[in-house]
Amino acid sequence: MRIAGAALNQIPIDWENNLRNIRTAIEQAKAAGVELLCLPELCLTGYGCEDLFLSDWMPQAALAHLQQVREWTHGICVVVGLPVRLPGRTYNTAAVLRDGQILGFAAKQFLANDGVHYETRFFAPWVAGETGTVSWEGEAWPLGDLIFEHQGVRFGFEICEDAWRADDVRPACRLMGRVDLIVNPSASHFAMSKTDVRYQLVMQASRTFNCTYLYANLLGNEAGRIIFDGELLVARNGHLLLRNQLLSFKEVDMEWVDVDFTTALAPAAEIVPLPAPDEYQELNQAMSLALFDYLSKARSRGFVLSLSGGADSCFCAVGVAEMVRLGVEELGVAEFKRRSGCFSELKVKSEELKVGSQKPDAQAEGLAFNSQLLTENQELVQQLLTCAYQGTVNSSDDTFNSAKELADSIGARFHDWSIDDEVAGYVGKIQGALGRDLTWQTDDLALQNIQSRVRAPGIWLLANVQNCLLITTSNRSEASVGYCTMDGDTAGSISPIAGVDKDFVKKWLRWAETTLGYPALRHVNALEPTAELRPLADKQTDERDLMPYTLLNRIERLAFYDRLSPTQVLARLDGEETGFNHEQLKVFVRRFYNLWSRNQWKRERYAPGFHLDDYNVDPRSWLRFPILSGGFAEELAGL
Ligand SMILES: Nc1ncnc2c1ncn2[C@@H]1O[C@H](COP(=O)(O)OP(=O)(O)OC[C@H]2O[C@@H]([n+]3cccc(C(=O)O)c3)[C@H](O)[C@@H]2O)[C@@H](O)[C@H]1O
Ligand SMILES: Nc1ncnc2c1ncn2[C@@H]1O[C@H](COP(=O)(O)OP(=O)(O)OP(=O)(O)O)[C@@H](O)[C@H]1O
Ligand SMILES: NC(=O)CC[C@H](N)C(=O)O
Repeated sequence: MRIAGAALNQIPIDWENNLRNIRTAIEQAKAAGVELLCLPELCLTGYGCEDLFLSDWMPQAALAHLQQVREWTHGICVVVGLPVRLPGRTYNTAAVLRDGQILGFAAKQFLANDGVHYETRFFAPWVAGETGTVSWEGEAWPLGDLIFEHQGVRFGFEICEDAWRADDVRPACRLMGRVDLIVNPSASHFAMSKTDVRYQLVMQASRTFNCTYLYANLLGNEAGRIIFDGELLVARNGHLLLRNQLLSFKEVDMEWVDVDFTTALAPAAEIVPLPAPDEYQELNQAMSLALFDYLSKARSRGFVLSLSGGADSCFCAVGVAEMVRLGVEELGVAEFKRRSGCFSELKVKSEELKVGSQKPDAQAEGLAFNSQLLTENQELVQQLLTCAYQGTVNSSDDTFNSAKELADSIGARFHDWSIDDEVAGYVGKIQGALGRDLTWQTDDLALQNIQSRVRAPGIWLLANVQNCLLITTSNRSEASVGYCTMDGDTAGSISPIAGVDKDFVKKWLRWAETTLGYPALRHVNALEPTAELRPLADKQTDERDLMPYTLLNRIERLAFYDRLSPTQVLARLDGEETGFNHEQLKVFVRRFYNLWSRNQWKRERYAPGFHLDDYNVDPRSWLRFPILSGGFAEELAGL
């Protein structure tokens, strides 16, 4: 039998988009002679519909829209994910359709409720072994723990999380011997290296449960934060039959394979491992796709970025350039432009299309010019990314050069202005109101923050004028300790690297300079991270203000990924090669927890960020913590 999976790039309650992709997948499958096609979990509505799953109308609308799919299924068996609501309870189901008929709805038994998933809020788990009925306009179909048959092949279901449970409880253990094929429609979030876990899961399941296993994941940045990699896997008795290219820019990725269910296949002696995932590469692809989808789904015109020439903002600039490179590589220029939705009416004046050649020390405001010819990709970046360096007396030539050279090299529009007048204006007003001078000795943090805040209105204005998303550059390490100015450098509508730690950011930039070929990154790769908010003579660096980033990351992981207490964290660090003694570590642990607790309110106010690593500190996706708390006072005193 020719079986297939299709990864679909869906949008919550965008019926038109979702049905179009479903139809395209079915048509492609039929054209390829596919007999059974699996589409991803909840692909009809989108996985990220949140509390809409609790309404009566939305699951009802899903069932109504499913009726349209029926007519496309003549000559093929298709699995479509959608919510089904019985009085007061919503179930996460996979409908099986064939020849214009609905054969039934398999229901998810184990709900995903960790990390970025909150399914128990929306869905009720289905009880193994039970069945019910779905009724609609005079028709009725079976629902629940069901086995289906197509052309003599018997198949049952695991819906995503069902497969992530122990072998002796998951649905597969009861399907063993009763089915030839297990179908798994999934909505499994991307995280670096996770494909390896998923691959093992599918391969092992096919061997342990003596079956063929067909797995199809969602694709793209569906609803803002979570990214799906569109993984398709088919395995039989521990042998890999199909695995696709992940993180595609396509709206539909349908892949098929032939399985001879009539002949037995001996179980694989061992599961052949995948090559180790390249996390730098994975992150690059995931962020590119996430930015592209966010841009088009938010119906925006491009991005605006306050480019300091430091690590975080340079990462974001390269991220947009890579979005263009990878998108064009896969889709071609015309399709990239069409899908982005950014190129229809906007005609940028030819004058504006030139990029700058200002001298490094020039402080004049406005757009600069450069006579260099741009490549096709640079021209696209030019329309999609506008950067501005907003210097003060505390800014260095090093960061200016870094920002300018990077912006020019990728083709971004680059502006440069000083914010000293605005800072002086605010400081003067407050000095007048208070009747005293503000000084670095008495008002250090306030004088730092005003600079950061004064950068926000101008860059927001530029974003508004151009109908663009304002990128904010916060990273996870900064978010953990609140090392940022609220309404200053946190201002923005999208926060691409908020889920990535600063150490990784620095390593990724070194990789990008050489492997991706961004020589302009040599400047930033030679710089120590600095906020440049204090007078230059002070030689401010992040790590002097805080602690070494590697240590900060380690404490953060132990405290909130491994969920250890402050005492346990300190004990762990004592046993590791940190280069610090017990008393020094105690100071850093205390500092971390103090800053962590004090700054929860800031984490609540970050712009939406992407989930890219195995955890993040965003209270709206991975990690919840009280805004007001005892701040570990007793635990830290006891260290
Ligand atoms: N629970 C709570 N709920 C709501 N608000 C709360 C609060 N606790 C304190 N606050 C308020 O928070 C305010 C202080 O927060 P905020 O004004 O953001 O500033 P704050 O956290 O005091 O200082 C910002 C820190 O970030 C660093 N920074 C800033 C900008 C850029 C960079 C860089 O790396 O480039 C680094 C800077 O060096 C400094 O250490 C106070 O007004 C306080 O009243
Ligand atoms: N001179 C500047 N011009 C434009 N934007 C700036 C400037 N200084 C700071 N910013 C903005 O504030 C953000 C926060 O600064 P931060 O120092 O945390 O990041 P970075 O400068 O990109 O990297 P690093 O911390 O490694 O120097 C920057 O990413 C940038 O968006
Ligand atoms: N949608 C789901 O059930 C996803 C949960 C599963 N643990 C995963 O991360 O892939």
